[in-house]
Amino acid sequence: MGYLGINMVGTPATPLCKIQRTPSCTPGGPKVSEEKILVTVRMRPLNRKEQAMYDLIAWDCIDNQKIVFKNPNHERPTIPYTFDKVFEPACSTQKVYEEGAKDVALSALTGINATIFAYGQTGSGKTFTMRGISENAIKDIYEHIKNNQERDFVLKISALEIYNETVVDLLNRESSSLRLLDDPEKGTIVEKLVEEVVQDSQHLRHLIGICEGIERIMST
Ligand SMILES: Nc1ncnc2c1ncn2[C@@H]1O[C@H](COP(=O)(O)OP(=O)(O)OP(=O)(O)O)[C@@H](O)[C@H]1O
Repeated sequence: MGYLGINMVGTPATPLCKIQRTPSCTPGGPKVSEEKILVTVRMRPLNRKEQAMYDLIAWDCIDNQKIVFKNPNHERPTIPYTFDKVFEPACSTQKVYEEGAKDVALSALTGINATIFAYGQTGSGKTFTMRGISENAIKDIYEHIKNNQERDFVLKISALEIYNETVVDLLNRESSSLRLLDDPEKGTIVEKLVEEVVQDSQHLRHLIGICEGIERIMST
């Protein structure tokens, strides 16, 4: 299992936006009517190797909110799991972004602290999806900045990887493992984490590339 995420810290100028959540949510049922968390599932298509082995997709997408485990043995009843949105294997990353991440990404520009993260087992598609989401978010954020020239925006980036309980600064891999500290005002912080001021969209892509390169080197 792993996580891949983007945190965006907005200036605290406007009230928090709340995302409406569907009345029935996995697994607790209709407990929450309004939430700030949107949970979506993206199903990955079978890759060539899986197709060659005649693997089958184990989950059925009943509608755009429910998935159910295909149970050929009928040993247990099939229980549908409900999410805010389910994206089928054929769904494009563009659609996943538009319907599952765009509002959250752009909310950072109106003063809201926003986080988008992917969670799933190895090979489930976290990197694939998050790359597409980052690229779309960069385009939209810079489009917004272009259309709002009367305002000043300062973008900063920091990136870290937690692997085997070691915190690594992906923008400064020479540094030793970083410490997590509790700050009375900011909450949990990562000591000495590098924060780069971003000049433009190309610079941002370049910095993300550095982080990804380091990530690849570390996992080989
Ligand atoms: N929606 C998709 N459509 C087509 N190919 C996909 C999709 N999602 C993932 N893949 C492909 O599946 C493979 C595994 O995806 P990816 O590397 O994103 O997984 P991961 O969850 O980040 O894995 P790990 O945790 O091991 O880093 C890659 O070759 C990727 O291109």
